Amino acid sequence: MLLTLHARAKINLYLHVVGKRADGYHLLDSLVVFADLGDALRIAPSRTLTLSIDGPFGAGLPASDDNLVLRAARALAAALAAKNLRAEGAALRLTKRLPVASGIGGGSADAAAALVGLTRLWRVPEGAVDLAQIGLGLGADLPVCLAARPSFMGGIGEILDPAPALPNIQMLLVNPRVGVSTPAVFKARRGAFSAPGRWRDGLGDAPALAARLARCANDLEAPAIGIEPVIGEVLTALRHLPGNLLARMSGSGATCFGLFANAEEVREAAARLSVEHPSWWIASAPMLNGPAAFDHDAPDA
Ligand SMILES: C[C@@](CO)(OP(=O)(O)O)[C@H](O)COP(=O)(O)OP(=O)(O)OC[C@H]1O[C@@H](n2ccc(N)nc2=O)[C@H](O)[C@@H]1O
Ligand SMILES: Nc1ncnc2c1ncn2[C@@H]1O[C@H](COP(=O)(O)OP(=O)(O)O)[C@@H](O)[C@H]1O
Repeated sequence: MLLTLHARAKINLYLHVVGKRADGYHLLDSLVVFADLGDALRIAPSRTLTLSIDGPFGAGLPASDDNLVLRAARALAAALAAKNLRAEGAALRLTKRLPVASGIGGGSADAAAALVGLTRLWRVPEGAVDLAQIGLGLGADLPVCLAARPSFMGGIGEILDPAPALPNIQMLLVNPRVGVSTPAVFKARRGAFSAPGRWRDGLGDAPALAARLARCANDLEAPAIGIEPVIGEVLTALRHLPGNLLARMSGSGATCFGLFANAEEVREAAARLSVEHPSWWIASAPMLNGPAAFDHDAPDA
């Protein structure tokens, strides 16, 4: 059996830091969605566990033991062993298309894809292990990447509520090719905690979503700009593009997103920005306003 799974970019449409736990982790309120682009994880049977990496951002990411894909595989194997269930090996191949350490959860999405794919390859009985629990041990973004659908995220990332209906909308993702450390950004945050920004009703169209999001913020934007001022330049450039409805940073940065009402506008915006800033990573994709399937039901061999 050969499986191919999508590990899609996670976008925090807004992110409020609403408190802090005694262990230093921050309590968040965030609307998380997925863009229809991301990494690919191929999984083939093998006696041993191996990982190889290719793709445009593959060179910057070692296939070492601390890679989240291998950590996820080992965490799943350990959870199975604790239940006297056997884990076999697997040959994993990651095609890295998302910039690393960039606020769009690439590593978390890869790890989620590994957990989902390996439970299938190893024929783990339904409900035998709690993937969200295993995932949370690997990172606060893992549970939402496993849920893979638009969600309000609470706690440190483990409390998920389905988002109300969201409209069709196009996203332009821009990274100035700087990596930002998540702990450093949280540490640099100053000031009072925010109130939650979530709402209940569905939003009918792209301008309505942008207007609703404009009443929220990403509380990590200012500290991230303090660390990497180029993020401020990215936001200004996005805001000047014709048709841009909203520009904001995702997660702890440095990737920012612009929202656009239709595919033609976002294509033109991407083309214009690539001319103005040829060194930036620029990608456009529709936001997925429903489940973002890993496609693991469709083995391709
Ligand atoms: C900020 C967010 C928003 O979705 O996204 P990214 O910027 O990573 O994409 C996430 O909360 C990041 O999740 P993740 O990248 O999995 O973080 P983890 O590995 O669990 O934590 C890295 C470090 O970030 C800080 N951290 C993380 C999550 C959280 N709720 N509070 C924190 O204070 C802690 O210092 C922690 O040691
Ligand atoms: N498969 C992976 N893809 C991306 N980053 C990984 C992976 N495995 C480990 N990492 C490490 O995890 C950290 C977070 O990466 P990533 O998930 O891409 O960013 P973010 O948490 O900012 O959204 C980085 O420091 C990176 O080196």
